Amino acid sequence: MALSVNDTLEIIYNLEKNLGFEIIPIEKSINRICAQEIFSTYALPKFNNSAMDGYAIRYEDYNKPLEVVDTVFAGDNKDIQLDTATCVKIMTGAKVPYNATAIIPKEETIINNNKIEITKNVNEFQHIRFIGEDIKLGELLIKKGQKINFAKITLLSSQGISHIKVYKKPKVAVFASGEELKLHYEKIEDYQIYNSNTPTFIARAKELGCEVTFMGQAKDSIEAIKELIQNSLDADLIITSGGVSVGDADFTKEAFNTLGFKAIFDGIKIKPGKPTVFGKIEDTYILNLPGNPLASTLVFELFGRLIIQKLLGSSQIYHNFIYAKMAENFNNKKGRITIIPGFFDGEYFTPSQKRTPGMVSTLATANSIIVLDENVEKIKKDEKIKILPIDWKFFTEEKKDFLTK
Ligand SMILES: Nc1nc2c(c(=O)[nH]1)N[C@H]1C(S)=C(S)[C@@H](COP(=O)(O)OP(=O)(O)OC[C@H]3O[C@@H](n4cnc5c(N)ncnc54)[C@H](O)[C@@H]3O)O[C@H]1N2
Ligand code: MOO
Repeated sequence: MALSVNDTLEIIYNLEKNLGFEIIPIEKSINRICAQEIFSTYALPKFNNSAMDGYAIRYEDYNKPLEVVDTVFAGDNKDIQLDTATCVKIMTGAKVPYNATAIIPKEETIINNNKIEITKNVNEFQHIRFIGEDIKLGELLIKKGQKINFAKITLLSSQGISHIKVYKKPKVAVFASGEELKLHYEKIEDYQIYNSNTPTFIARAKELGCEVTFMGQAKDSIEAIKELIQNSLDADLIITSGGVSVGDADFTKEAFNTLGFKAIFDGIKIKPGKPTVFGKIEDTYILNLPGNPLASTLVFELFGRLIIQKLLGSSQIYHNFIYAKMAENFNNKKGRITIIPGFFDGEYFTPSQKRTPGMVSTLATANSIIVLDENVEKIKKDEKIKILPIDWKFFTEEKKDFLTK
C-alpha cells in the first residue's frame, strides 16, 4: 500500500540511526555537521579597545586642551590611568585606558605642542568597542546539528578552537540494475541506453555531503543484484534505481527480500515516483527509486535529501520554502500530490515544459520544485506559490540591480 506524503515525511523525520563522530581540525570541517555544543571560552572583544586611530580621553575633558602622555598600539599590554586634561594616542584595536570614556579620531583633532584640541562634537563612549559586546563569555556559539560554514569557522577561530567533533559523513553506496543499461564510458548498441541515474545520485549524494561509493551495475538477475547488495551493506544508505515496478525483469525487490529486507514504506502517493521503496537490511537503509530518470530525481529531491539530512546528523530536517509567483496559468490533474520542476528567477516560477517521468533533460534547466496539493487543478498567473530550491547558490546569468531602494 502506498503511503501518504505526510506519513512518508513523518517516517523520515523520525528515522533512527547511531551516528559516529570524529574529531577534526576546523580547517577540514567545512560543510560537516557539528556533533557538540560549542560555547565561547573568551568574551569578544576580550578587553575594551579602540575602534579608531586617534586619542583616548576622559569624556568630561573634551573641551580642554589635552596633553598626550603616552601611545598605545594594538598588542601592547599597558595599564594606563588618565589624569585630568591628559589623553593617550591610541591605535585601532589597542587596549583603552581604564578610565577613558571616548576615542577621538585623529582627523577630528588639531595637535599643538603635544596637546590636542578636539574639533568635532563628542559623545560619551564613542568609538570604544566594549568587552563582550560581540560574544559573551560562555555564550552558545554552535549548536549540535548545525553545519559548519565559513562564518562558523570565524567563530571557532576567534575562540582559538583548533579541533571540533563532527558527525562522520554518511556512507552511501549507489548502484543500478537493468539489462538495457551501460555506463557512460562503455560502448553501447542501438537497443541499449546509458545509465544516467547512478552518476546522478553519486553526484547529488556527494554534493549533499556524503561519502559515496559506486558499487557497479548488475544484470537483471536476482543473483547479480544480490551480490551488489551484499557488497554494499557496510554503507549507511544504499541508493538504487529501477526494477521496482511490476515488469517481468524487475528483480530488485526480490533480491532485497531474500537478504532480509524490511520495508519501511513501499510506494508513496505522489506523482511522479509512486513506486519508491524504502527499507532496511540490518543497519543499512535502502532507498530504491523508480527507474524513470525524472521521477527518481524529483522523488529524491523531496524525500531522499531529507533522509540524507538525518544521516548527516543535521538538525535541519524539514523543507523550507520561498514564496514566489506563478509565471503563467497552469493546469494540473488532481488526485495525487504532484512535484513540478521549474525555474525560479527570483520572483516568478516557470514550470519546466518537458517534464514526463522518463525525461533526463528537465532538471538541467530547473532550479526548484513546487509541490502541489492533491486538490490543486489550476494555478493562475501571478498566484502566490511556495518554491523549494534545489540549486541554491543564488547567482544568475542575467545582470540585475540587486540594491534595495
Ligand atoms: N504496468 C505498470 N507499469 C509501470 C508502472 C505501473 O504502475 N504499472 N509504473 C510506472 C512508473 S510510475 C515507473 S516510475 C516505472 C518504474 O519502473 P522501475 O522502477 O521498475 O524501472 P525500470 O522498469 O527498470 O525502468 C523504467 C525506465 O527507466 C529507465 N531507467 C532505469 N534505470 C535507469 C538508469 N539507471 N538510468 C537511466 N534510465 C534508467 C529504463 O530504461 C526505463 O525506461 O515503471 C512504470 N511502469
Ligand atoms: O514514478 Mo513514475 O515515473 O511516477 O511515472
